[in-house]
Amino acid sequence: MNQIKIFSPATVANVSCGFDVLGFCLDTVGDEMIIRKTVEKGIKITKIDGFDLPLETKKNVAGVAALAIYEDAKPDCGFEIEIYKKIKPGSGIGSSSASASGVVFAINELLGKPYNKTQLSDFAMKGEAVASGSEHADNIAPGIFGGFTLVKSNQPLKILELPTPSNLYATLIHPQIEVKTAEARNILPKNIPMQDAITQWSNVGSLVHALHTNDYPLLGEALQDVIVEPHRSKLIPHYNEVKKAAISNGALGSGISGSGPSIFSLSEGIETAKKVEQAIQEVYTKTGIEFYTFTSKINAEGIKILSSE
Ligand SMILES: Nc1ncnc2c1ncn2[C@@H]1O[C@H](COP(=O)(O)OP(=O)(O)O)[C@@H](O)[C@H]1O
Ligand SMILES: N[C@@H](CCOP(=O)(O)O)C(=O)O
Repeated sequence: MNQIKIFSPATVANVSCGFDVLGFCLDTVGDEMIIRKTVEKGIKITKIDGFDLPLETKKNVAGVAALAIYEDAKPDCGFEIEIYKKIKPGSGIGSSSASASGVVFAINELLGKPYNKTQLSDFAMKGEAVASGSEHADNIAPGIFGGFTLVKSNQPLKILELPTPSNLYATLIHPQIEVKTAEARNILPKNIPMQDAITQWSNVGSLVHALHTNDYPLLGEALQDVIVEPHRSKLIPHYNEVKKAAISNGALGSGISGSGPSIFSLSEGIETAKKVEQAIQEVYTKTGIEFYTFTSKINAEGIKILSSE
């Protein structure tokens, strides 16, 4: 195989209570990438379509992640990368992570799959760190493994695959403002009160249990965030109104997607998810702020191969 084209999906990190550890994979939105072997050694980004991002290898998360796997594998060839970017950078649905995960997945395929998914996540994290200023795998893991994932530890990297309830749908609204992950991390407190920590870890445990037992009401109860949301929600216009509209129209719960400004809601069944989408659109239409919404099933597969030659 000399060339591969892949779909690298958008992802929702944190899932309310699981800052830096929980995430899930979306299906309807994602970037496409073409990666091909070259005789000339090294990593080159030859095209970025859609958004104005650096072509320079060491400034682009895709380039840095590609270098991480390339320097470890030491293959007898180089790689060039084309990125067809559909996920707006700074949207909170893992734009940078999709590039980092996609490229390492593709290079691994072109090399004959020498690495497992955890090793690929480790390489991709090196790229993600360029965008957010810190290594976190909560977007990377759901992209590479698919479904819901929990990052048990960063060093050594250990990722747990959680079950994906088949009738669970995510509705996203992306207000057209940019929140840089690095900045949204800087506004967070360094210490948290013990009572908040207790509430948060009880919710993480409940959420994991709910996924294992298909307990939708418990999943809804667990979608609470008493640590990060109070700080970051201030960066998102009409955040509380969106949440209220989603929940009063049947959503199990809502929260900030990644570092925002996107807001996610989870619903049981596509009909409810579509009703939630409409209610959220009504809230935002009145604000005059540009936005887009979409509803997606949870993508249990993760990154997909579109073609290869
Ligand atoms: N291939 C890439 N895709 C997306 N963002 C990139 C890429 N390479 C570098 N970046 C930088 O990463 C930042 C966006 O990342 P981040 O703030 O984490 O947004 P997101 O939440 O959408 O991942 C921007 O400053 C962007 O210039
Ligand atoms: N855990 C990170 C996740 C950032 O996600 P992104 O989609 O906004 O890049 C954080 O919350 O900082």
